[in-house]
Amino acid sequence: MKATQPVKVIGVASGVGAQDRGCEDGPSILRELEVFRGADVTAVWGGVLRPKAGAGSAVSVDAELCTRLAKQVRHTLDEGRFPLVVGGDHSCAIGTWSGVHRWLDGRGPLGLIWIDAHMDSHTFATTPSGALHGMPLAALMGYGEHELTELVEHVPKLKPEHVCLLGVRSFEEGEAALLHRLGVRVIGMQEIRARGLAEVLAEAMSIARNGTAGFGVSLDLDVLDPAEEPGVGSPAPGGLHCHELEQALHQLHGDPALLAMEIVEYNPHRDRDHLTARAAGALFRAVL
Ligand SMILES: NC(=[NH2+])NCCC[C@H](N)C(=O)O
Repeated sequence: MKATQPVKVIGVASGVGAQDRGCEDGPSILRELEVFRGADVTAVWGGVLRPKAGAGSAVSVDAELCTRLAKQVRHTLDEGRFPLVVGGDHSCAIGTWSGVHRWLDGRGPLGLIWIDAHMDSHTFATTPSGALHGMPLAALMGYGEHELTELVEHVPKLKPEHVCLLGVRSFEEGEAALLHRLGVRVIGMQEIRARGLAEVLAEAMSIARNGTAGFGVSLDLDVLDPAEEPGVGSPAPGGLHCHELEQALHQLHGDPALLAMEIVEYNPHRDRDHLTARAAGALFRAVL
């Protein structure tokens, strides 16, 4: 985003893709607490999207919701504003990045840094839970249900060589095998501890920028340590400290190649003293 670019927040009040649906109440609490208000950025809330009841299977409900989200994201970029998508469960990523891809309109590939405790790279052939928030990254690369892989445009939205995962520590065999087969770079917690967060984030940025027309950041709050930030639906012990991630994310500050950001999986019902809500705000401000 450019230094003076106005930010528009798009809420996605949905837990249809999660096992614990409490994250559907995330956007309203984050909005109420005004966590995205900062000294030099004014994040204006646009709409808050909700799933339509009775639209069929979870896949169909999610696909319809993500289609609306993609339109809003594209429209926001058309207006010259920076989209901050606030979940809701992580399956909204299919909508966010399909919208950015559509906006790019063939100007070049899209890069993505996926900051998450999980890989979210299952399909129905490998998922242990059936939950759609365990599948968005696979769908964006063209694997999974075609309602999701063919959202907005009938092409994969991401090429594996432009994707980097950061913070991974909880995954299953099937999704790990897919990422391995595709050659996607996965940076787990062990490697982060060995090399330092600043260095691995710099690597992730170079993967996401190399040969692309721009890139995005998809931030799942469960990458943080749940002992410190408990407000997420799929906690995985051994995560990042908020302040270290905040510091590292300063590398992205004012980067004109950064096209959009999403912050997902805030579950207010599991939070303590708004710790996780405030972390979401701090991480947003670090980037913008
Ligand atoms: N976005 C998330 N919180 N994903 C958690 C996924 C957990 C597990 N791998 C599953 O597929 O069920």
